[in-house]
Amino acid sequence: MEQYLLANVSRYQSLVQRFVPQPPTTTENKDVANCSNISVAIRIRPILDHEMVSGQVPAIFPRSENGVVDLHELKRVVRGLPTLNSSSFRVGNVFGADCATETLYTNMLRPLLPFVWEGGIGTLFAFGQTGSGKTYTISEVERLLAETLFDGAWATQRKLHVSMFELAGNSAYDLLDSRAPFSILEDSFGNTQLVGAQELAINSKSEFLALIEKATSFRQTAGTEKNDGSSRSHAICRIRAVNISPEPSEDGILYLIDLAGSEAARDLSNHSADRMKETREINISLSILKDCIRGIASTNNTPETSKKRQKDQYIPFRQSTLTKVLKHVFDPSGTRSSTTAVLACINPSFLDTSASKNTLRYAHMLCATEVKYQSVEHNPAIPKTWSNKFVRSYITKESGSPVISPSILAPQESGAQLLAIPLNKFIARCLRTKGVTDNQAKAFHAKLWRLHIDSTHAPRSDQKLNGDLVQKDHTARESVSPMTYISSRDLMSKGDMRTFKDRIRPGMVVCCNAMVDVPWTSSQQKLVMVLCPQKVVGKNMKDALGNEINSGYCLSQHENTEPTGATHQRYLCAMVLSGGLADSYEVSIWRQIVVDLSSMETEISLEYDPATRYYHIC
Ligand SMILES: Nc1ncnc2c1ncn2[C@@H]1O[C@H](COP(=O)(O)OP(=O)(O)OP(=O)(O)O)[C@@H](O)[C@H]1O
Repeated sequence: MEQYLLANVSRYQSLVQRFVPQPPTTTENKDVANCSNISVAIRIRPILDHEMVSGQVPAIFPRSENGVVDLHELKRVVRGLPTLNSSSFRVGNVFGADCATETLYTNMLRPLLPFVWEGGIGTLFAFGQTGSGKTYTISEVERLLAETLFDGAWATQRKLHVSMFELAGNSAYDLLDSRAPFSILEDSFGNTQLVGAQELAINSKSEFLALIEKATSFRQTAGTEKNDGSSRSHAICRIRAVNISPEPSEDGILYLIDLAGSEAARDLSNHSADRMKETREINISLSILKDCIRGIASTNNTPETSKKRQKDQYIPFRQSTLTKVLKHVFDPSGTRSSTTAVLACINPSFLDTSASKNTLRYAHMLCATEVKYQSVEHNPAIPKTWSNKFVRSYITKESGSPVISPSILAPQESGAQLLAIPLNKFIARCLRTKGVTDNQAKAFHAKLWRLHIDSTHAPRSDQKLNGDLVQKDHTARESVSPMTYISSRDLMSKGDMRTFKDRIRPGMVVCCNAMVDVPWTSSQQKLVMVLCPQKVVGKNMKDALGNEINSGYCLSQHENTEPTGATHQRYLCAMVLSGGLADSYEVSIWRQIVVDLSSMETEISLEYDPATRYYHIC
């Protein structure tokens, strides 16, 4: 096709010259001006010298009316001369080939700073085909950001910490620590945490620039058909703006994300097996990102009349490490407000129109999208919603005798901030009140954390479960159809303070210790789902290892008695095995084993993901 296009370049150019722009259609004319927390722009890079030499010409043209671009493709016809196929797209902003990165920075990133400085999460991510200018743009933006932060007053208002890492497949590597691997996990507040990644304080522009340079030198690159120095991973720069003012507010977070470029199948012909695998992984994570974009866009575009469908809209952000990092953008049940600037990078060449059209489609889809986050309302049972005033009264009432001084332990902290204080610092603050012992301080810390963990398990009275209101009282809650439960923790009784061993029930998922000697597919965690007590299993039934489950079967004659020789409480369980995706599990209901209660260590909450049909630990 490339040869055909290059052979018909003069016809293509004359058709483009004759093109008469039509007013945008209704969908193209979607009101993008009112986008609130997601803004979308495209950047068309210039035609590069070597492209010009090979006869390539531009195929994407911004109109004078800001936000609209026309894309022209040459259409091969069976008989006669090729014709022109034109499409128009409207997005929030268009930065053309002659537009400097400074303009893009001023329009896209600069407006995120005040929001981040107030404790929000700001994100700029660049996506697009390989060689379309993502790395070029993001690295320029990082340099401009370094200037803004340290030449102005920004760095004096918050203390800045930076992490830089890359995601390759579902693995994360620290670019500030020689590509050391680390984990990306979700904490009890639902926030994404980089566990094991370096986070360095930055105090000057030169320090920040040196870290950017260091990270760039570790980044994985390779030559592709379209780009000699193509990034073969997603690179993320995360700046945490720590609150140093007495006003209680969360730390702000700014993400700058340079996604790896998608490569078309035809560009893979010269790759080795390893490179093919790497490209496949990049394409999988980008396709999950697109599913999330589609999910979030359709949530917004659902008519008012289909509110129920809107609530049930599934956004698969847990399916890849990339979308887990971007959880704050895609999780509608999230409580932290976030603002996202999406930059679609476009290669202007008429040889790349199909990839460019695809990029423009997703950019257009995200326009006028607004993610509505759940508001955080005060709830006495949920410590992370407490104001400093409530925290102080809680300390006064619940810290024991002598009362720990609230003005020493939490002079200005909200509930979420108090929970975030490390244990040793928490105890040191408590010990500054006369008469308080180490044990009292530890017990008070444990009490606060127990309340916090319980609050993340038991649904709030106002919390919605699959669109149905969870009733305040237990009886009403039980009336919710069992089919609406998708998480094993939904079945926990609210306020049940017994240990899990005292409330073993069918369907409960537990983690077992090493004493359970069964060949597991995942060596990390031995999970089982409880089915029933061993003693109720009938005669001649065998477990997964071929052993008889209940050799002392006697239920019909002596109901409620222990089988002969049984000295422990034992349960027949189904093995929970690791699934095909990262952090996913499946219940292998036919692979059954008997587990002694003493081998069970903790209860685990599993959440069912209807799209992948796997479970995830929640
Ligand atoms: N706005 C621009 N002005 C001038 N040159 C540009 C511009 N954008 C990109 N380029 C050049 O285009 C080439 C490809 O850019 P870049 O490496 O940023 O692409 P990419 O989208 O990050 O590719 P990949 O996904 O393969 O990493 C580079 O040589 C870069 O210098």
